[in-house]
Amino acid sequence: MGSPVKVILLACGSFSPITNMHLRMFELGRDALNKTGRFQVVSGVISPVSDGYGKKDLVPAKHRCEMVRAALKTSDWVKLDPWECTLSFWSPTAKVLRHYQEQYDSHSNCKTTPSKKRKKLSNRSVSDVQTNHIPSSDTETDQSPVVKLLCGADLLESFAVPGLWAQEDIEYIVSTHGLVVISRVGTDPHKFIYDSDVLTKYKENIVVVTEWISNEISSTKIRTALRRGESVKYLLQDGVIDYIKQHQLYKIPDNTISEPGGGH
Ligand SMILES: Nc1ncnc2c1ncn2[C@@H]1O[C@H](COP(=O)(O)OP(=O)(O)OP(=O)(O)O)[C@@H](O)[C@H]1O
Ligand SMILES: O=C(O)c1ccc[n+]([C@@H]2O[C@H](COP(=O)([O-])O)[C@@H](O)[C@H]2O)c1
Repeated sequence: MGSPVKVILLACGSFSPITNMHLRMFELGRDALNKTGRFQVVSGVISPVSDGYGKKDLVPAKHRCEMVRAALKTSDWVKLDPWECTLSFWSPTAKVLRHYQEQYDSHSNCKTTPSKKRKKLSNRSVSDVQTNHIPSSDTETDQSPVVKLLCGADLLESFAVPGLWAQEDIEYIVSTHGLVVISRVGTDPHKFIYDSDVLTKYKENIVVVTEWISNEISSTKIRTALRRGESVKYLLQDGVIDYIKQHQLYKIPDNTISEPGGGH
């Protein structure tokens, strides 16, 4: 077998706030890829979504980035990249992946043919890319890392939500980058892949990791607990809890609390 393909794991999401499960995703993803012997994870990147995504309870990017920074104090290989969330508009994940791939390709000193080939591919418009495969490990020696999307199985299953993802973006993501999917309670990623023609076509580029110590830490549940004044210790990093307290995030704004006699 040739040298393992270098991989950067990229997680996209709201991170409102970043939880311990987001951090654990990286550990699970790195272990699983490295154990295949085909890949070597060299770093992890968290890319919080732009405020332009407009999702409910998305606190401003400035706060989400600071919380990610606080959480990553305990990690020596995962980093925040604020590029996506400093944009004023939302960018589809395919474009985000392509942006990071171009960054790593251009920073790479190596000028091997496969790297040039991928650069050419990533210069095409997302919708032009139909059948690009990640080069096999035999040709990957000294190549710049491949950016793979690290996500929970709920994000994978959101591919089937009508009108949410462009079909050409799904094909681009899975064919050119690849996915590392962490199982999540209530999801069935293997069946989801089987049911999808495009995911089945590129299933070699999808690594499904089963989280046997299943838990349902979600940012939604954390926000609910915070709103109700309940403890979130051991679900978030202490530095993240301190930041939330200091900036009074995820509280019901005073003016939405009903006054006696009605009103809002
Ligand atoms: N408990 C979990 N198990 C597996 N994957 C998770 C878990 N929590 C979050 N993720 C994954 O982390 C990534 C970023 O997630 P995101 O910031 O949207 O968190 P979330 O908890 O799903 O958020 P929200 O509850 O606000 O929708 C997504 O790919 C999501 O699937
Ligand atoms: O690229 C797309 O078409 C697309 C459609 C829906 C969601 N996403 C991304 O998926 C992530 C989902 O985050 P969340 O918090 O809504 O679960 C976030 O980074 C979005 O930009 C991306």
